Amino acid sequence: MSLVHLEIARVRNLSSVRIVPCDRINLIHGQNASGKTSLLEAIHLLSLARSFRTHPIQHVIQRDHASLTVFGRIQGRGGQTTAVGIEKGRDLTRIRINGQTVQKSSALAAVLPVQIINPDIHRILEQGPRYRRQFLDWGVFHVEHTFLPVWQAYHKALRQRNAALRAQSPPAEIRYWDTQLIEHGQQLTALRQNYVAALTPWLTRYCQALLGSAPEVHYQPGWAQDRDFQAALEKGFERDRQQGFTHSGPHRADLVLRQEKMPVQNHFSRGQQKLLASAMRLAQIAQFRDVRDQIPVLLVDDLPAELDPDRRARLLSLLVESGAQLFITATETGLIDTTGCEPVKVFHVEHGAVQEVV
Ligand SMILES: Nc1ncnc2c1ncn2[C@@H]1O[C@H](COP(=O)(O)OP(=O)(O)OP(=O)(O)O)[C@@H](O)[C@H]1O
Repeated sequence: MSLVHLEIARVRNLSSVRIVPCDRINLIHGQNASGKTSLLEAIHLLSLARSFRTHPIQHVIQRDHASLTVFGRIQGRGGQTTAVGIEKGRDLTRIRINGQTVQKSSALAAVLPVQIINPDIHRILEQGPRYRRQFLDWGVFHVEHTFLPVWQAYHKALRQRNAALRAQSPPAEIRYWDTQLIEHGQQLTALRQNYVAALTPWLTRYCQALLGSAPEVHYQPGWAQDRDFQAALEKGFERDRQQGFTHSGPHRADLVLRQEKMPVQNHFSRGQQKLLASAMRLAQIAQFRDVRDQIPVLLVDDLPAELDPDRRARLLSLLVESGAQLFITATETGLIDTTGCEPVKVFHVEHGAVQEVV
């Protein structure tokens, strides 16, 4: 799928932008602080109703304004288009799809799946398991329609159990929530494990191409491997009661990547981490394409950062080969060689104004 029309209002320094991207490669260039990342941020908002940079939306809304808006037209397989729009303010999220107001932001993600590779991408590896769970859950959400209700039911049961633990409720009341936690937790675990199994061959292929070798991939379900979830909850019951929260479960799961028996984050350079994390994104896109017969939009912020010319070229050729509609930013177009990668559109950004270069 591709974004064939984009309008942005009041997103950081982008006061009013209207562009018609092409369905393959869109190069966005401009000096530092011109507004390139803000343009990608606006597309991300249209998909996930949140920024990839900062959590409080007030930082993203243009100073002295109360809300921002992003509107897009998405073309799917077969040429049909969907109009999506989002308005966000401090206490406001208004989403419209084909003229209808929708309540849930997950509806946006279903219409416009977006992936991002940016200079922070090494966080997937370097920082806590939360980032790797988010990575997995993006993929499972898009390829397995049962995922969202299961995820929501699990987290509801978890919230109730944690509230009962904090309130020092009687054990029988806490155990009441265990039944639901176990049922939905096992379903969530199975969905994620199946997803990791499907993703791993793609990840191996992209790691080989970008790094020359592939890490071992292992899904850690969020409790000790020598027992099942029920036994883990039972074993941790007293500790959970003492500390007022649930220590075991899919909310503590992790995706462990090891090379030569060591977690990759312990010995990979920044550039290697960027390549590995990019391989993870490319694997997700390939697996998505396999299952859905569609391709997400891929945002690549500051492609050249951390990469030498050879690795930059290798990554670019895999990004192009993925078939995704690409939005790639760089300070100079000369850093990105798109020879032979037609069609390409180039946009120049200056002080928040975006012009197509013809
Ligand atoms: N809420 C806001 N309102 C207005 N302007 C903002 C706001 N937040 C950030 N800015 C400004 O928006 C400009 C664009 O920032 P952006 O990060 O998009 O630039 P960029 O082109 O990606 O730069 P770089 O190449 O340095 O990464 C910056 O000058 C920044 O100070």
